Amino acid sequence: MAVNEQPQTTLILLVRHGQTPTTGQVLPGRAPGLQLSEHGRTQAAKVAERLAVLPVTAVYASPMERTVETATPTADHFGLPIVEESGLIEGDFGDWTGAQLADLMKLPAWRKVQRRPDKFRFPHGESFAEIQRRMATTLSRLRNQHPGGTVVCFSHADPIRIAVSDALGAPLRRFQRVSIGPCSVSALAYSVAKPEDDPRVLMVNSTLESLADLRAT
Ligand SMILES: O=C(O)[C@H](O)COP(=O)(O)O
Repeated sequence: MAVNEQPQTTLILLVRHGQTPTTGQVLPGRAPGLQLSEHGRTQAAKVAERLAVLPVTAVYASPMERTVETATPTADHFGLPIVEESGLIEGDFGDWTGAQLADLMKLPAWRKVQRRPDKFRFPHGESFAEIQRRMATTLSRLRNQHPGGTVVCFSHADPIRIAVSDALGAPLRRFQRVSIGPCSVSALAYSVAKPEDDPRVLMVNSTLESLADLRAT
């Protein structure tokens, strides 16, 4: 590619935050104050190393401690600011915020989460359909703001699962078939010339060592 020539795709990388002390035990939602565990901080440093091979042009993060903390080594590496983006925030889990997963799994409502997430709203909180709409709106706006760019978005498990399954064309009802682990990378490529086109899914939940080939896809 010649110097100054714009890439034909806008690359959006969705990175989940690193591990926290309660990963897999608690549904933290938007409760404030949750930071990364030591292992999570190591994961954040490693993901920055992985991303270093790409020409990253912007770094966005959900405005929560665990996502901003995860984004920091990447933003520092590229000398870019972390732009806090509320569209990438974790779901509002309402009354379930901060609950132990083991307790939630005993509730009859938990079965509804598994069977019909497309119809589920967290008590006094957000629905998965709302998460789907705001992720779609946010990614579409970022894609339009950064044509040809390589944009890294640090977000959360469910918003990324939903955005990826949406990009794959799967119905919301099936989004839980996508797994998104701590500090995993998923990548969507959008055509610059055809803004009406759906993204191509280049990578899902990746823990590969090198991302160098993404631009060649
Ligand atoms: O933010 C998320 O991805 C989920 O809320 C889970 O967070 P946790 O890994 O801290 O449990």
